[in-house]
Amino acid sequence: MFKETNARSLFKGISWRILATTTTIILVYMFFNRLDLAIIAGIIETILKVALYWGHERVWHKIRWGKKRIEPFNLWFTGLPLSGKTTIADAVFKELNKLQIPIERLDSKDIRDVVPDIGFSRKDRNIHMKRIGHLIKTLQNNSISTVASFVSPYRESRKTIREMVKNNIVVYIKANIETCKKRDRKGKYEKATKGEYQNFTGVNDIYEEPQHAEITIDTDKLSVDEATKIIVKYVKKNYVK
Ligand SMILES: Nc1ncnc2c1ncn2[C@@H]1O[C@H](COP(=O)(O)OS(=O)(=O)O)[C@@H](OP(=O)(O)O)[C@H]1O
Ligand SMILES: Nc1ncnc2c1ncn2[C@@H]1O[C@H](COP(=O)(O)OP(=O)(O)O)[C@@H](O)[C@H]1O
Repeated sequence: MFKETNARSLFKGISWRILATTTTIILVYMFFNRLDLAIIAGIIETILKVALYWGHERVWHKIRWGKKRIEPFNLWFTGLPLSGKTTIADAVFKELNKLQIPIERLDSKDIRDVVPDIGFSRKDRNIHMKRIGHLIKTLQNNSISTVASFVSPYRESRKTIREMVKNNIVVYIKANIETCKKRDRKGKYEKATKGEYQNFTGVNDIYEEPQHAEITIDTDKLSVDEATKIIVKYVKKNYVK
């Protein structure tokens, strides 16, 4: 969100006056064929109208009527590890940023870094979701939209998010588990299979598929670009008109 500063209003006034006053001087000269009259008219007009323009701007700045508060939304990406949540959410965020709306990106890897004392048990994940819900709610109170990507495997925690935040758009990033394993360059699935990770979603913990997702992206069929276009189109149609 931007605030029009006094200086900006003043400079806009001056640039407009140069344009408008030149027009006045030319017109007065054309009608009266007198350069002295044309210049005097131009000077008086400049002084008077710069002041009036500045005042007019500042008065309108204070009037709330006709100003619409930007309605924040939350894009909630859920899916198996390595399904493509981060990749697609990053691309969507990049596109939405171009719309000049206040927007923040929240990804599991960044959030877990700042709240490291949370594990992957059902109880811990549910606590984690509540904290994230609270964070999104706080951002929304300041008109800031969010692009959030978390495995969020349980229906109850996604329900918590939906109840806590406004305009929640669940984006289910769907991928076959074999596809996820193929995309897993860090070998997380392999480690989980060997028992190095407990409660790893898709291996030794469940993923409850969303039943009411606003958008479902099948990454076995759609490219990152195609997925991004679908999601951005949905947001533009429903929230950024
Ligand atoms: N049990 C276990 N042990 C170690 N690491 C694990 C475990 N479960 C998940 N992961 C990895 O952590 C990422 C999931 O974190 P999230 O915060 O998105 O999970 S949750 O939403 O709280 O359920 C997720 O990363 P992404 O690949 O970005 O999805 C997993 O790779
Ligand atoms: N259609 C697709 N959609 C999303 N990611 C894809 C797709 N095809 C291949 N990938 C790759 O799969 C990997 C997914 O990793 P990432 O986005 O970190 O997943 P997640 O955040 O769900 O763990 C990335 O390397 C990405 O380039």
